[in-house]
Amino acid sequence: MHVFKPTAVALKEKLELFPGSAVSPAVVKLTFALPDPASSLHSLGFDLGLGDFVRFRFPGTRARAYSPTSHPSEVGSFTIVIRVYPGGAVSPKLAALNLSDTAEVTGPLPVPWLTRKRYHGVKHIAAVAFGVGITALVSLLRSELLSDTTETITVLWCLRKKDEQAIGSDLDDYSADKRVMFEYVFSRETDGKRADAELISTTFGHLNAKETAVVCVGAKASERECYLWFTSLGYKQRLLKMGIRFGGRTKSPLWTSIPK
Ligand SMILES: Cc1cc2nc3c(=O)[nH]c(=O)nc-3n(C[C@H](O)[C@H](O)[C@H](O)COP(=O)(O)OP(=O)(O)OC[C@H]3O[C@@H](n4cnc5c(N)ncnc54)[C@H](O)[C@@H]3O)c2cc1C
Repeated sequence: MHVFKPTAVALKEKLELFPGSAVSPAVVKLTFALPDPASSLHSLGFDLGLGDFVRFRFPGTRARAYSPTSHPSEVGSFTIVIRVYPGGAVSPKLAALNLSDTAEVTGPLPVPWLTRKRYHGVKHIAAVAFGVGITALVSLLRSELLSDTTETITVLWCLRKKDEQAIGSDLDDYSADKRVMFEYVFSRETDGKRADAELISTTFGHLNAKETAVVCVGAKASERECYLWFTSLGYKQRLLKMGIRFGGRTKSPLWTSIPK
């Protein structure tokens, strides 16, 4: 893979994490070989702890963004987890790839001179993931757990049905880490609940808003609405903010944890 240049990468492994159901499309995990087997996303300049992502396209399609879930130091390959939207331009094509087939990828994005800035010094992280948006949290949580200022991370994962938890079956397991607490809400179960300001208040009410940074990941509209709920409850700090780079790019705890 060449930094910023469209590069063909070959599919190396494919695993179905969720077969799909009447209410939710399937989710697959795809691992691609990097053209230089000695390279890694880290060596290519991806700071996944700042939310850097890749963009895939096929001939005639638009490019779509995906958040790698593999560790950035993994040598020779990287992994994405995708929801396969029937009728979608890119996700069905990615899911239909056979081993050794190629797809065109670019990255790292956002470009480093339009970087995301990490909020420093907070003690607690309040995170909300909608559906497959959990992929964007994988590297962020990995990174924040390496920060010596992070005391707790509370995650609310919003799904339609309980069986969708299988999406997370191959992602990092935080069950042994006392700093991390996961809560779930299922909108299409019989007692179905949706995320709203009240649920946000209940789930994150134990945190001091002044010491907490917030991150919401999912479809744009859900993210926007969720940040508004947090703001109305007095949470002002976002974990990551877009900004223009002045001087050196501040690296994430995940980046600095990887030996040179
Ligand atoms: C920074 C970033 C990181 C992302 N990371 C991931 C990731 O790791 N894994 C992943 O699966 N996706 C991720 N996405 C979303 C991804 O970029 C595409 O939007 C998604 O794969 C749909 O693209 P498509 O071309 O298949 O469908 P499109 O052609 O864009 O859409 C076709 C139809 O699919 C349906 N659809 C599309 N998106 C959604 C949605 N979010 N919710 C409900 N229905 C929808 C709609 O009916 C839509 O009309 C990320 C997006 C961003 C911005």
